[in-house]
Amino acid sequence: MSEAILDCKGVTRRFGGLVALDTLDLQMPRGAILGLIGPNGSGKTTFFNVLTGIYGFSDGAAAFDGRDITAYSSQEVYRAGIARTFQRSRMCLPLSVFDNIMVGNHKRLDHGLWANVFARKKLRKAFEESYEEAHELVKIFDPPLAERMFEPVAGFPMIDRRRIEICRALISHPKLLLLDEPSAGMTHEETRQLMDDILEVRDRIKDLSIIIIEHEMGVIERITDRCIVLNFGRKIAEGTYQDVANDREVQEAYLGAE
Ligand SMILES: Nc1ncnc2c1ncn2[C@@H]1O[C@H](COP(=O)(O)OP(=O)(O)OP(=O)(O)O)[C@@H](O)[C@H]1O
Repeated sequence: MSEAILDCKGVTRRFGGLVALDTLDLQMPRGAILGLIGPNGSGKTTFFNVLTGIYGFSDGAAAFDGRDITAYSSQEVYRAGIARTFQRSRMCLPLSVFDNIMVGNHKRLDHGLWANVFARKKLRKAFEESYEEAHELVKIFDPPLAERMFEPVAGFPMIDRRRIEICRALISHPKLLLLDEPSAGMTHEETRQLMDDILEVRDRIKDLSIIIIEHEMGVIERITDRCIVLNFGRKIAEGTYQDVANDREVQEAYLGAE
């Protein structure tokens, strides 16, 4: 791990009188897996939405890979190298695995009229390369799934849909991957398998940094290097899983201790 890939200072988001995210400082080393945890409504998804340009910053700033991204739109954030998944699965179910992954690849395909009408050979080559890449990505997760690239996503179980969503994010070659509760809607065993996959992805893709929002503490303990705990939009603890799990304020806020 080397210098910070992400450096957030005082990030705040208000919705009317509600402070959903309150002066959050967050520094993340390149190549790390950071867990973002906290009770329901503590501001975790709001942080992802602010960072990815869905909501503006009410206050504070974020630097990503040395660039100030505070005022970036979602498209600019994506182009800068941050990709995400969503808490609720967002797949186009009638479309194939490959088509769903290609939705995440638009910054690397030429959508211009010239390319589509006249430069067909070049376009075909770009598609073939994209197919190879998508196929290799899916193979990291599950080799049998990679042999079903042209089947509609509707026929696959939740774990495969999650895998496809993560591949859709990874196809754009992000430097930072944001995972919003990837275990949602899955069984314990599926969650364990998906976490194996995520660790495999981190080993294979050099310097990929990951922030994961997760309610399953077993997942956080197993895959994160560090954690940040939010409560009512404020950071109440930061450290390794063991550090934060032993923190009195965290136990009271999150784990329900007296
Ligand atoms: N667009 C919005 N308009 C108004 N309030 C919002 C909006 N988005 C989020 N909030 C509020 O901000 C607070 C933080 O919500 P957020 O979704 O970030 O929490 P969370 O920690 O991700 O929760 P969960 O674990 O349940 O997903 C909540 O009180 C929520 O109701």
